[in-house]
Amino acid sequence: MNYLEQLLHAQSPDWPAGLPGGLRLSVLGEGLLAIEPAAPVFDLFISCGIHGNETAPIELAASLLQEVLDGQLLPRARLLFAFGNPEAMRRNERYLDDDLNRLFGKPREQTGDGPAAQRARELEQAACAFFAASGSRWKLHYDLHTAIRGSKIEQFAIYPFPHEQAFDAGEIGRLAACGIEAVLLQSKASPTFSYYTRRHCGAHGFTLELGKARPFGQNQEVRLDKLEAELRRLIAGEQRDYRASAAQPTLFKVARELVKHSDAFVLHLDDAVENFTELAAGYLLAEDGAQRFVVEEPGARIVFPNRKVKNGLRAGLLVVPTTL
Ligand SMILES: O=C(O)CCC(=O)N[C@@H](CCC(=O)O)C(=O)O
Ligand SMILES: [Zn+2]
Repeated sequence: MNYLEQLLHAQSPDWPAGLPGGLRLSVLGEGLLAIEPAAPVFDLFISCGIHGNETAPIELAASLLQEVLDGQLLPRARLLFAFGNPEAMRRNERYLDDDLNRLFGKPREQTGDGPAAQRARELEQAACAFFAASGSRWKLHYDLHTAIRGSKIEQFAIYPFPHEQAFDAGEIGRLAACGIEAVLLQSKASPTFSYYTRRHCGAHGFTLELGKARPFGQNQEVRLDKLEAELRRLIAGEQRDYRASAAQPTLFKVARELVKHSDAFVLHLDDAVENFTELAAGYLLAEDGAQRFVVEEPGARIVFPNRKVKNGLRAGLLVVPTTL
């Protein structure tokens, strides 16, 4: 059985007796492992399965990891792999007790101490320890996801709010090289893993949305060839400069977040409406008791509309075209 099969069967993995070229393997927890060459050129963190039913990127990350473990892919970058929520992966569920990607960077008083909160803390600590040991080297984190709905733009990324720093054109160009067609520039802090590693670990953290979520083995329509090629280059220690690259994604900025405040929340969108559908100014998008959420921004598009989130959480993003 390969590593992913063992993880999905909750079996202790059979680790290779030794890795080639002086590589060091450290198992930091379930679904959490670091692979370190003796003289790394930079530090790369690939996470997936933060939502257990988002399987295409889990399959990709697992196959790259397997090649490293089998000695077929020799890393020159220091690597951390995280399979975020193994139990949710086993059950093909987005999450179990709580949405992991709403718990990062939050105090215990807000998250409680359930399994998801504990896992978020374990992932935070692993990421911070990994990046703390990388000193001044370049640090990259791709948190790989797929979306609940279909999308007018199939592959896109979320660039977490960088606070006092500028959005990095080279990293946006790298995302284009990965096949990412659009980048959403966040305008405020988020409780997500990519925001966390950016804010607290000094990494270039991004969330990548790679297509529609489907069960394991049913991802033939998810095209990951460009992402895979760039990840292979990165694992091998090649840091390309994409600042002047001709291929650039379309940029959007997050104009407003739609938040579900109560059980009275009503979303006025059919389940078939795809991400990036344009909504006319004046459109009544949602009602929450006496509160009305009306689209005001010209050219606004809706991303991640979800009536089923818990109260207090994001039920959609309203994005508008922008430039750097
Ligand atoms: O399709 C959806 O509604 C959600 C897909 C997903 O899991 N997206 C991430 C985005 C994280 C971010 O904003 O950086 C999420 O909602 O956690
Ligand atoms: Zn997700």
